Amino acid sequence: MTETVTVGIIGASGYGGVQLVRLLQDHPHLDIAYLAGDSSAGKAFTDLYPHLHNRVDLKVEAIDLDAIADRCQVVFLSLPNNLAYNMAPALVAKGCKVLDLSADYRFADLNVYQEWYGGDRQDGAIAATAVYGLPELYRSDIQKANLVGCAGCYPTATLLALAPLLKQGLIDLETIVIDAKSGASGGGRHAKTNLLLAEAAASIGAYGVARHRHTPEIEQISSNLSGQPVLVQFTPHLMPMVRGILSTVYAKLRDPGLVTEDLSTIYNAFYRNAPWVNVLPHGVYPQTKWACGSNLCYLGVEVDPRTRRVIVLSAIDNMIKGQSGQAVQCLNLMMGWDETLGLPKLAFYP
Ligand SMILES: NC(=O)C1=CN([C@@H]2O[C@H](COP(=O)(O)OP(=O)(O)OC[C@H]3O[C@@H](n4cnc5c(N)ncnc54)[C@H](OP(=O)(O)O)[C@@H]3O)[C@@H](O)[C@H]2O)C=CC1
Ligand SMILES: CC(=O)N[C@@H](CCC(=O)OP(=O)(O)O)C(=O)O
Repeated sequence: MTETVTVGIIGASGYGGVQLVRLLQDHPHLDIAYLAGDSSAGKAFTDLYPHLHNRVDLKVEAIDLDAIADRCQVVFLSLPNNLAYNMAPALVAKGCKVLDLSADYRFADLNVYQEWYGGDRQDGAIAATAVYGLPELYRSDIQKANLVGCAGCYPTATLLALAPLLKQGLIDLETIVIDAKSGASGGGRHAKTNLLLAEAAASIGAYGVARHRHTPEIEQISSNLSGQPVLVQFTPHLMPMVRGILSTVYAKLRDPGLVTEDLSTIYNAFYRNAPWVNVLPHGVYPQTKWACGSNLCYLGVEVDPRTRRVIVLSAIDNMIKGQSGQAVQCLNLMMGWDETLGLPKLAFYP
């Protein structure tokens, strides 16, 4: 019989936190032992999320790292960037397994992190032990890790689309263009003017053009997969919807003889042991709705014979495969469990 593992969530009051609470309630081996927050400390969780009335009887407590480490074997950090690196070292030192949902532990080179995120880091030694939390690409490293920097939402969708092309040297590396769209929940629960209904509804716009902070994250892992430095053109858009990311990736194929059927075979082989990646049949292109509420990533692949470009479409739920679901998938691997354990397999649909 597998023992129950005690879990804490720091940043429980946010969207990542409430998703984790939902997933952990359905997980057979995980038990929530500590919910921590900042301005929400002292409140009942149902005061923040009344739909959980009579379903979740937990209180948000202050962030007390000693108390959290005493009560929890595993800690999820679901905080804005630049906070986790002040907490993870103490938690790991006290024997907790830590999964960070922010960008703090996603970068192998902390100079790159500081260039894009700022901050003043004194945690180089512990940061060097962190593993990038994208299980389809780093499964065996995650299995051995005590600290995981879970992949970002746009990078998850985009890297799963790009990985087979990069690993097998199929594309001209300087031709990668990524056009991505996200729902408003990607911005978190705190108030932001651009996420007001009156601003975001019935409208589409790009943001962070040529400077979004997911660019260096995508480039770091792309370079790692291809073995050569990679620069990408990445443009995110805010869509008038709540959940979901669709990332459409374009690149020039090196071999002019490759057709869509060849790419389909390559993608199916690459992801044959990846239970959360669903490679669609030729001519079927994913929609965000298909992934919403589930931990799945849907991929559609096409070659345009006129331009010699491959086009890969990738759809995920930004808050499940792009955030909390991915973190639970990583934890399943760290604990030696099946990576599908306790995670939602089908979308809400419609
Ligand atoms: N939303 C998404 O789709 C995705 C988000 N992420 C990342 O996950 C992390 C959490 O995101 P999300 O849940 O959306 O964010 P939210 O804004 O919804 O929640 C933020 C949480 O952080 C806490 N917090 C804020 N400031 C502080 C502080 N100074 N000290 C301690 N705690 C603080 C808040 O606590 P309180 O309310 O008590 O003040 C709240 O619980 C972020 O790093 C985000 O980039 C990653 C992938 C996808
Ligand atoms: C719509 C919206 O604002 N999306 C967010 C998504 C980023 C996010 O969630 O952050 P990480 O994945 O890096 O943790 C943004 O573009 O900043």
